[in-house]
Amino acid sequence: MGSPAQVVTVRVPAKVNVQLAVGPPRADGFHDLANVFLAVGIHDHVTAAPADALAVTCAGPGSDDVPLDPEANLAARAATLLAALHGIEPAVRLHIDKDIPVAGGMAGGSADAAGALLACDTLWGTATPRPELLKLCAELGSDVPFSLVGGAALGRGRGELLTGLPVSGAFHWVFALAEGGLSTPAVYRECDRLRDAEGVHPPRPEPTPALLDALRDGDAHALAATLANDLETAALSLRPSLAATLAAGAEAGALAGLVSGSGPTCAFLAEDADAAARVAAALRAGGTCRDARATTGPAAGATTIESHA
Ligand SMILES: C[C@](O)(CO)[C@H](O)COP(=O)(O)OP(=O)(O)OC[C@H]1O[C@@H](n2ccc(N)nc2=O)[C@H](O)[C@@H]1O
Ligand SMILES: Nc1ncnc2c1ncn2[C@@H]1O[C@H](COP(=O)(O)OP(=O)(O)OP(=O)(O)O)[C@@H](O)[C@H]1O
Repeated sequence: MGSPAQVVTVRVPAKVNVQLAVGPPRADGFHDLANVFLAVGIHDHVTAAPADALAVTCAGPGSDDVPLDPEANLAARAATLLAALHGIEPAVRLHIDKDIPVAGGMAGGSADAAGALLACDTLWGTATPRPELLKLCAELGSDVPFSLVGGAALGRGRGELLTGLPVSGAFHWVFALAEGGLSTPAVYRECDRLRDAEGVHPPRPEPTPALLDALRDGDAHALAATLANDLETAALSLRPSLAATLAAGAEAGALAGLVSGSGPTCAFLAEDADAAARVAAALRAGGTCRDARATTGPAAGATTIESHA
Protein backbone atom coordinates (compact mmCIF):
# COMPACT_ATOMS: atom_id res chain seq x y z
CA MET A 1 0.00 0.00 0.00
CA GLY A 2 1.21 3.57 -0.72
CA SER A 3 1.04 6.43 1.78
CA PRO A 4 -2.57 7.57 2.33
CA ALA A 5 -3.67 11.11 1.36
CA GLN A 6 -6.12 13.19 3.44
CA VAL A 7 -8.49 14.65 0.83
CA VAL A 8 -8.79 13.51 -2.78
CA THR A 9 -10.90 15.07 -5.55
CA VAL A 10 -11.54 13.24 -8.82
CA ARG A 11 -13.12 14.74 -11.94
CA VAL A 12 -15.26 12.34 -14.04
CA PRO A 13 -16.83 12.95 -17.47
CA ALA A 14 -20.32 12.38 -18.86
CA LYS A 15 -20.77 10.28 -22.01
CA VAL A 16 -22.78 10.25 -25.19
CA ASN A 17 -23.33 7.04 -27.14
CA VAL A 18 -22.54 7.89 -30.76
CA GLN A 19 -23.77 4.41 -31.69
CA LEU A 20 -25.95 2.24 -29.49
CA ALA A 21 -26.96 -1.01 -31.21
CA VAL A 22 -29.16 -3.13 -28.94
CA GLY A 23 -29.66 -6.88 -29.34
CA PRO A 24 -32.57 -8.93 -27.94
CA PRO A 25 -32.94 -9.33 -24.15
CA ARG A 26 -30.59 -11.94 -22.63
CA ALA A 27 -31.56 -14.56 -20.03
CA ASP A 28 -30.09 -12.29 -17.29
CA GLY A 29 -32.32 -9.36 -18.33
CA PHE A 30 -29.50 -7.33 -19.92
CA HIS A 31 -29.09 -6.71 -23.65
CA ASP A 32 -25.98 -7.38 -25.72
CA LEU A 33 -24.75 -4.12 -27.20
CA ALA A 34 -22.44 -2.57 -29.71
CA ASN A 35 -21.99 0.59 -27.64
CA VAL A 36 -19.70 3.29 -29.03
CA PHE A 37 -19.03 5.60 -26.10
CA LEU A 38 -17.58 9.10 -26.31
CA ALA A 39 -16.69 10.98 -23.10
CA VAL A 40 -17.63 14.69 -23.20
CA GLY A 41 -16.73 17.81 -21.24
CA ILE A 42 -19.53 17.87 -18.67
CA HIS A 43 -18.16 16.62 -15.35
CA ASP A 44 -19.05 15.55 -11.84
CA HIS A 45 -16.44 15.92 -9.07
CA VAL A 46 -16.16 13.35 -6.29
CA THR A 47 -14.22 14.25 -3.14
CA ALA A 48 -13.19 11.63 -0.58
CA ALA A 49 -12.07 12.53 2.96
CA PRO A 50 -11.43 10.36 6.02
CA ALA A 51 -14.41 9.85 8.37
CA ASP A 52 -15.54 7.51 11.15
CA ALA A 53 -18.18 5.93 8.90
CA LEU A 54 -19.35 6.00 5.29
CA ALA A 55 -21.41 9.12 4.48
CA VAL A 56 -22.40 10.86 1.23
CA THR A 57 -23.42 14.41 0.43
CA CYS A 58 -24.37 15.80 -2.96
CA ALA A 59 -24.77 19.32 -4.37
CA GLY A 60 -25.63 20.78 -7.76
CA PRO A 61 -28.52 20.61 -10.26
CA GLY A 62 -30.80 17.63 -9.67
CA SER A 63 -28.97 16.60 -6.48
CA ASP A 64 -32.32 16.32 -4.64
CA ASP A 65 -33.00 13.25 -6.82
CA VAL A 66 -29.75 11.51 -5.87
CA PRO A 67 -30.22 8.95 -3.07
CA LEU A 68 -27.83 9.54 -0.14
CA ASP A 69 -28.44 6.18 1.51
CA PRO A 70 -25.07 4.32 1.27
CA GLU A 71 -26.87 1.18 0.04
CA ALA A 72 -28.42 3.05 -2.90
CA ASN A 73 -25.89 5.72 -3.84
CA LEU A 74 -23.57 4.40 -6.54
CA ALA A 75 -20.52 6.29 -5.24
CA ALA A 76 -21.04 4.88 -1.73
CA ARG A 77 -21.53 1.37 -3.15
CA ALA A 78 -18.24 1.78 -5.01
CA ALA A 79 -16.45 2.72 -1.77
CA THR A 80 -17.98 -0.27 0.03
CA LEU A 81 -16.91 -2.67 -2.74
CA LEU A 82 -13.33 -1.36 -2.84
CA ALA A 83 -13.01 -1.53 0.96
CA ALA A 84 -14.32 -5.14 0.95
CA LEU A 85 -11.74 -6.11 -1.68
CA HIS A 86 -8.96 -4.89 0.63
CA GLY A 87 -10.55 -6.10 3.88
CA ILE A 88 -10.81 -2.59 5.34
CA GLU A 89 -13.68 -0.43 6.63
CA PRO A 90 -15.20 2.05 4.11
CA ALA A 91 -14.52 4.89 6.53
CA VAL A 92 -14.89 7.81 4.13
CA ARG A 93 -16.92 10.95 3.61
CA LEU A 94 -17.84 11.33 -0.06
CA HIS A 95 -19.04 14.59 -1.55
CA ILE A 96 -20.44 14.68 -5.09
CA ASP A 97 -20.54 17.97 -7.00
CA LYS A 98 -23.00 17.20 -9.76
CA ASP A 99 -23.01 18.83 -13.15
CA ILE A 100 -23.99 15.73 -15.16
CA PRO A 101 -27.80 15.65 -15.46
CA VAL A 102 -29.37 13.10 -13.08
CA ALA A 103 -31.12 10.20 -14.89
CA GLY A 104 -30.24 12.04 -18.12
CA GLY A 105 -28.73 9.24 -20.23
CA MET A 106 -25.21 10.65 -19.73
CA ALA A 107 -24.00 8.10 -17.13
CA GLY A 108 -24.06 10.48 -14.15
CA GLY A 109 -24.36 7.83 -11.46
CA SER A 110 -21.77 5.70 -13.25
CA ALA A 111 -19.37 8.66 -13.29
CA ASP A 112 -19.80 9.08 -9.53
CA ALA A 113 -19.10 5.37 -8.98
CA ALA A 114 -15.91 5.47 -11.06
CA GLY A 115 -14.86 8.74 -9.38
CA ALA A 116 -15.42 7.30 -5.90
CA LEU A 117 -13.36 4.17 -6.73
CA LEU A 118 -10.40 6.25 -7.86
CA ALA A 119 -10.73 8.78 -5.02
CA CYS A 120 -10.96 6.08 -2.31
CA ASP A 121 -8.13 4.04 -3.84
CA THR A 122 -5.91 7.12 -3.60
CA LEU A 123 -7.18 8.17 -0.16
CA TRP A 124 -6.64 4.70 1.31
CA GLY A 125 -3.35 4.10 -0.51
CA THR A 126 -4.67 0.72 -1.69
CA ALA A 127 -3.08 1.02 -5.18
CA THR A 128 -5.58 -1.37 -6.79
CA PRO A 129 -4.31 -2.60 -10.19
CA ARG A 130 -6.35 -1.16 -13.08
CA PRO A 131 -7.77 -4.56 -14.21
CA GLU A 132 -9.12 -5.08 -10.66
CA LEU A 133 -10.61 -1.56 -10.63
CA LEU A 134 -12.29 -2.28 -13.99
CA LYS A 135 -13.79 -5.50 -12.56
CA LEU A 136 -15.27 -3.54 -9.65
CA CYS A 137 -16.60 -0.97 -12.15
CA ALA A 138 -18.39 -3.71 -14.13
CA GLU A 139 -19.98 -5.03 -10.91
CA LEU A 140 -21.35 -1.57 -10.20
CA GLY A 141 -22.95 -1.00 -13.62
CA SER A 142 -22.56 -1.50 -17.36
CA ASP A 143 -21.46 2.12 -18.01
CA VAL A 144 -19.06 2.40 -15.05
CA PRO A 145 -15.92 0.92 -16.74
CA PHE A 146 -16.21 3.53 -19.49
CA SER A 147 -16.56 6.36 -16.94
CA LEU A 148 -13.19 5.29 -15.52
CA VAL A 149 -11.34 5.11 -18.86
CA GLY A 150 -13.05 7.94 -20.84
CA GLY A 151 -11.91 8.94 -24.33
CA ALA A 152 -13.76 6.80 -26.87
CA ALA A 153 -14.38 3.08 -26.67
CA LEU A 154 -16.45 0.25 -28.07
CA GLY A 155 -18.42 -1.55 -25.35
CA ARG A 156 -19.45 -5.15 -26.06
CA GLY A 157 -21.37 -7.57 -23.85
CA ARG A 158 -23.72 -5.39 -21.78
CA GLY A 159 -21.36 -2.47 -22.46
CA GLU A 160 -18.71 -3.36 -19.89
CA LEU A 161 -16.17 -5.08 -22.20
CA LEU A 162 -14.20 -2.16 -23.58
CA THR A 163 -11.84 -1.66 -26.48
CA GLY A 164 -10.37 1.82 -26.81
CA LEU A 165 -11.02 3.64 -30.10
CA PRO A 166 -8.75 6.17 -31.82
CA VAL A 167 -10.19 9.67 -32.36
CA SER A 168 -8.62 12.59 -34.26
CA GLY A 169 -9.11 16.05 -32.77
CA ALA A 170 -12.30 17.02 -30.97
CA PHE A 171 -15.96 16.98 -31.97
CA HIS A 172 -18.25 19.88 -31.01
CA TRP A 173 -21.45 18.91 -29.19
CA VAL A 174 -24.50 20.59 -27.75
CA PHE A 175 -26.56 18.85 -25.07
CA ALA A 176 -30.20 19.81 -24.57
CA LEU A 177 -30.95 19.05 -20.92
CA ALA A 178 -34.52 17.99 -20.14
CA GLU A 179 -36.77 18.55 -17.15
CA GLY A 180 -36.82 15.30 -15.15
CA GLY A 181 -35.17 12.00 -16.04
CA LEU A 182 -35.99 8.69 -17.72
CA SER A 183 -35.46 5.30 -16.08
CA THR A 184 -32.86 3.24 -17.98
CA PRO A 185 -34.59 -0.15 -17.35
CA ALA A 186 -37.94 1.37 -18.42
CA VAL A 187 -36.42 2.56 -21.72
CA TYR A 188 -34.90 -0.89 -22.44
CA ARG A 189 -38.30 -2.48 -21.62
CA GLU A 190 -40.06 -0.06 -23.96
CA CYS A 191 -37.55 -0.90 -26.72
CA ASP A 192 -38.37 -4.64 -26.29
CA ARG A 193 -42.12 -3.92 -26.17
CA LEU A 194 -42.08 -1.87 -29.39
CA ARG A 195 -39.97 -4.51 -31.18
CA ASP A 196 -42.32 -7.31 -30.03
CA ALA A 197 -45.38 -5.32 -31.12
CA GLU A 198 -43.87 -4.80 -34.58
CA GLY A 199 -42.45 -8.35 -34.88
CA VAL A 200 -38.91 -6.96 -35.18
CA HIS A 201 -36.04 -9.40 -34.47
CA PRO A 202 -32.90 -7.30 -34.01
CA PRO A 203 -29.69 -8.58 -35.63
CA ARG A 204 -26.54 -9.22 -33.58
CA PRO A 205 -25.38 -5.71 -32.64
CA GLU A 206 -22.27 -4.62 -34.56
CA PRO A 207 -20.43 -1.30 -34.74
CA THR A 208 -20.83 0.57 -38.05
CA PRO A 209 -17.41 0.63 -39.81
CA ALA A 210 -18.07 4.11 -41.33
CA LEU A 211 -18.77 5.49 -37.84
CA LEU A 212 -15.48 4.13 -36.47
CA ASP A 213 -13.69 5.62 -39.50
CA ALA A 214 -15.38 9.00 -38.87
CA LEU A 215 -14.13 9.02 -35.26
CA ARG A 216 -10.61 8.01 -36.34
CA ASP A 217 -10.54 10.70 -39.05
CA GLY A 218 -12.13 13.45 -36.91
CA ASP A 219 -14.74 13.88 -39.67
CA ALA A 220 -17.81 15.55 -38.12
CA HIS A 221 -19.93 15.30 -41.30
CA ALA A 222 -19.25 11.56 -41.64
CA LEU A 223 -19.97 11.06 -37.93
CA ALA A 224 -23.23 13.03 -38.26
CA ALA A 225 -24.31 10.71 -41.09
CA THR A 226 -23.73 7.58 -39.01
CA LEU A 227 -24.96 8.52 -35.47
CA ALA A 228 -27.51 5.90 -34.37
CA ASN A 229 -29.27 4.99 -31.14
CA ASP A 230 -31.57 1.94 -31.01
CA LEU A 231 -33.08 3.28 -27.74
CA GLU A 232 -34.19 6.55 -29.36
CA THR A 233 -37.61 5.31 -30.52
CA ALA A 234 -38.31 3.95 -27.03
CA ALA A 235 -37.21 7.21 -25.35
CA LEU A 236 -39.44 9.18 -27.75
CA SER A 237 -42.33 6.82 -27.04
CA LEU A 238 -41.97 7.45 -23.28
CA ARG A 239 -41.25 11.20 -23.72
CA PRO A 240 -42.89 12.38 -26.99
CA SER A 241 -41.86 16.00 -26.32
CA LEU A 242 -38.25 15.07 -27.22
CA ALA A 243 -39.29 15.14 -30.91
CA ALA A 244 -39.66 18.94 -30.61
CA THR A 245 -36.20 19.22 -29.02
CA LEU A 246 -34.62 17.16 -31.83
CA ALA A 247 -36.43 19.28 -34.43
CA ALA A 248 -35.28 22.51 -32.74
CA GLY A 249 -31.62 21.41 -32.83
CA ALA A 250 -31.87 20.50 -36.53
CA GLU A 251 -33.59 23.82 -37.27
CA ALA A 252 -30.78 25.66 -35.41
CA GLY A 253 -28.15 24.20 -37.76
CA ALA A 254 -26.85 21.08 -36.02
CA LEU A 255 -25.24 18.54 -38.37
CA ALA A 256 -27.30 15.82 -36.66
CA GLY A 257 -29.01 15.09 -33.37
CA LEU A 258 -29.94 12.03 -31.35
CA VAL A 259 -31.16 11.02 -27.93
CA SER A 260 -28.19 10.42 -25.60
CA GLY A 261 -28.28 6.80 -24.39
CA SER A 262 -31.56 6.14 -22.60
CA GLY A 263 -32.41 9.89 -22.66
CA PRO A 264 -33.99 12.29 -22.08
CA THR A 265 -30.91 14.47 -22.85
CA CYS A 266 -30.62 15.14 -26.61
CA ALA A 267 -27.16 15.45 -28.19
CA PHE A 268 -26.35 17.55 -31.28
CA LEU A 269 -23.18 17.45 -33.35
CA ALA A 270 -22.02 20.83 -34.69
CA GLU A 271 -19.52 21.84 -37.35
CA ASP A 272 -17.29 23.87 -35.02
CA ALA A 273 -17.30 25.83 -31.73
CA ASP A 274 -19.14 28.84 -33.23
CA ALA A 275 -21.87 26.64 -34.69
CA ALA A 276 -22.21 24.82 -31.35
CA ALA A 277 -22.62 28.15 -29.51
CA ARG A 278 -25.34 29.20 -32.01
CA VAL A 279 -27.19 25.87 -31.66
CA ALA A 280 -27.01 26.09 -27.86
CA ALA A 281 -28.33 29.68 -27.85
CA ALA A 282 -31.21 28.78 -30.19
CA LEU A 283 -32.14 25.74 -28.09
CA ARG A 284 -32.12 27.83 -24.90
CA ALA A 285 -34.28 30.51 -26.51
CA GLY A 286 -36.67 27.98 -28.07
CA GLY A 287 -38.04 26.61 -24.82
CA THR A 288 -37.99 22.90 -25.80
CA CYS A 289 -35.41 22.09 -23.10
CA ARG A 290 -34.39 23.14 -19.57
CA ASP A 291 -30.92 24.29 -20.66
CA ALA A 292 -28.40 23.71 -23.46
CA ARG A 293 -24.66 23.18 -23.03
CA ALA A 294 -21.95 23.37 -25.69
CA THR A 295 -18.84 21.25 -25.13
CA THR A 296 -16.40 18.91 -26.87
CA GLY A 297 -15.51 15.22 -26.86
CA PRO A 298 -13.53 13.08 -26.36
CA ALA A 299 -12.75 14.01 -22.74
CA ALA A 300 -10.36 12.24 -20.36
CA GLY A 301 -11.67 9.56 -18.02
CA ALA A 302 -11.69 9.78 -14.21
CA THR A 303 -8.76 12.02 -13.21
CA THR A 304 -7.40 12.98 -9.80
CA ILE A 305 -7.25 16.76 -9.75
CA GLU A 306 -6.44 17.35 -6.08
CA SER A 307 -4.84 15.13 -3.50
CA HIS A 308 -3.38 16.64 -0.34
CA ALA A 309 -2.76 15.84 3.29
C1 LIG B 1 -28.22 3.10 -21.87
C2 LIG B 1 -26.75 3.06 -21.48
O1 LIG B 1 -26.43 4.20 -20.68
C3 LIG B 1 -25.88 3.14 -22.74
O2 LIG B 1 -24.51 3.33 -22.44
C4 LIG B 1 -26.39 1.78 -20.71
O3 LIG B 1 -26.69 0.63 -21.48
C5 LIG B 1 -27.02 1.71 -19.33
O4 LIG B 1 -25.98 1.42 -18.46
P1 LIG B 1 -26.17 1.49 -16.85
O5 LIG B 1 -27.03 2.67 -16.51
O6 LIG B 1 -24.81 1.39 -16.27
O7 LIG B 1 -27.02 0.19 -16.62
P2 LIG B 1 -26.93 -0.92 -15.46
O8 LIG B 1 -26.92 -0.23 -14.13
O9 LIG B 1 -25.85 -1.90 -15.77
O10 LIG B 1 -28.33 -1.64 -15.68
C6 LIG B 1 -29.55 -0.99 -15.37
C7 LIG B 1 -30.65 -1.68 -16.15
O11 LIG B 1 -30.59 -1.30 -17.54
C8 LIG B 1 -30.92 -2.40 -18.38
N1 LIG B 1 -29.75 -2.72 -19.23
C9 LIG B 1 -28.55 -2.13 -19.04
C10 LIG B 1 -27.48 -2.43 -19.86
C11 LIG B 1 -27.67 -3.37 -20.89
N2 LIG B 1 -26.67 -3.71 -21.72
N3 LIG B 1 -28.87 -3.96 -21.07
C12 LIG B 1 -29.92 -3.64 -20.26
O12 LIG B 1 -31.02 -4.16 -20.44
C13 LIG B 1 -31.31 -3.53 -17.45
O13 LIG B 1 -32.70 -3.45 -17.25
C14 LIG B 1 -30.57 -3.21 -16.16
O14 LIG B 1 -31.18 -3.76 -15.02
N1 LIG C 1 -24.35 9.08 -7.37
C1 LIG C 1 -25.48 9.04 -8.06
N2 LIG C 1 -25.76 10.01 -8.95
C2 LIG C 1 -26.90 9.98 -9.67
N3 LIG C 1 -27.84 9.04 -9.55
C3 LIG C 1 -27.62 8.06 -8.68
C4 LIG C 1 -26.44 8.02 -7.91
N4 LIG C 1 -26.50 6.94 -7.15
C5 LIG C 1 -27.66 6.33 -7.46
N5 LIG C 1 -28.35 7.00 -8.36
C6 LIG C 1 -29.66 6.59 -8.92
O1 LIG C 1 -29.46 6.17 -10.28
C7 LIG C 1 -30.53 6.61 -11.11
C8 LIG C 1 -29.95 6.84 -12.51
O2 LIG C 1 -29.20 8.05 -12.48
P1 LIG C 1 -28.06 8.38 -13.53
O3 LIG C 1 -27.79 9.84 -13.40
O4 LIG C 1 -26.93 7.44 -13.38
O5 LIG C 1 -28.84 8.06 -14.87
P2 LIG C 1 -28.36 7.99 -16.35
O6 LIG C 1 -27.33 9.05 -16.57
O7 LIG C 1 -29.57 8.00 -17.21
O8 LIG C 1 -27.64 6.58 -16.44
P3 LIG C 1 -27.06 5.87 -17.74
O9 LIG C 1 -26.78 6.90 -18.78
O10 LIG C 1 -25.79 5.22 -17.20
O11 LIG C 1 -28.11 4.87 -18.10
C9 LIG C 1 -31.06 7.89 -10.46
O12 LIG C 1 -32.44 7.99 -10.64
C10 LIG C 1 -30.69 7.73 -8.99
O13 LIG C 1 -31.81 7.29 -8.24
